Amino acid sequence: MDTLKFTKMHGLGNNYIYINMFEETIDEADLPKLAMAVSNPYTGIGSDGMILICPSKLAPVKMRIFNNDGSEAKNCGNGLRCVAKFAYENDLVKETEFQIETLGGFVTAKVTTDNNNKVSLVTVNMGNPILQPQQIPVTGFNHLQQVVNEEVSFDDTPLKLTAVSMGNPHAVFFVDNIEDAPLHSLGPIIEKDSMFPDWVNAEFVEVVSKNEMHFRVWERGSGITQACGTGACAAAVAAVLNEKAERNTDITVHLAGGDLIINWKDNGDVWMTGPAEIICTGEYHNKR
Ligand SMILES: N[C@@H](CCC[C@H](N)C(=O)O)C(=O)O
Repeated sequence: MDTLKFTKMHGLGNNYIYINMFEETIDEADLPKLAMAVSNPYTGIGSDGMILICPSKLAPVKMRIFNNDGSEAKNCGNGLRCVAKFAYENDLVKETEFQIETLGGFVTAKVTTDNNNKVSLVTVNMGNPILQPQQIPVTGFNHLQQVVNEEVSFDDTPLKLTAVSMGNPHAVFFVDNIEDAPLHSLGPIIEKDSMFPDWVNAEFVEVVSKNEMHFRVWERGSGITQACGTGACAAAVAAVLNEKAERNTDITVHLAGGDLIINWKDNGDVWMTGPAEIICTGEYHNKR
């Protein structure tokens, strides 16, 4: 048995076990099993997954994200804000604006600090959304440039799909009332539908006005979570594509765990602003 130092952090309730890979060593082959083990609420620490804060050759820090089923994703919005806070407060970076490498590319994070030099808010330039169906990926729409408000059906329930990738795939559905969204019943069915070869994060969105929306998510590999940063970005992009919101405008997204501000700029970049919090630190006793 060996021990691993960890920090449990959350962004609006979307919580992960963070491991500082500047100090720890874990065999690559053990990572999926370890993510499942630490995430287990009964025999582990309990979380939506595991995030590694790694050295990078091209940026001060690199993020790797594993869902609680052990699958690895290319991006995580709430994770990026927590990684930025961790990196700044643990002197992995000196500046308040720096790059983070992800499997989906590089993003820029800007931290806002309080009087004690602790990070209170993080803004991340999440880059351009990917809208081509083959690149998301979503099948059955190769004749289209974008999948916007397309009729689909899951378990005989008709829905209108807008598909967006923020490095990871999202299926966005607009509903009249967020309380009635079929999150529990259709979330797991949409996630693994054959239309999505890499599976998908499923999001239901109620638009309140051009700059406010309610949002609920069934995450690929983790199920229902309190928040999904990349999902909130995808929802804002989907709202603009459906003419329910506008570019270059702050959109407040109300997630189950709190609010994010998303802005899809005219130059194509999507900006996300929100909090990042430390829950606890400790040592995990790793049984191989
Ligand atoms: N919670 C995240 C996204 C985590 C990865 C996702 N479940 C996937 O598999 O794509 C976020 O805040 O973006």
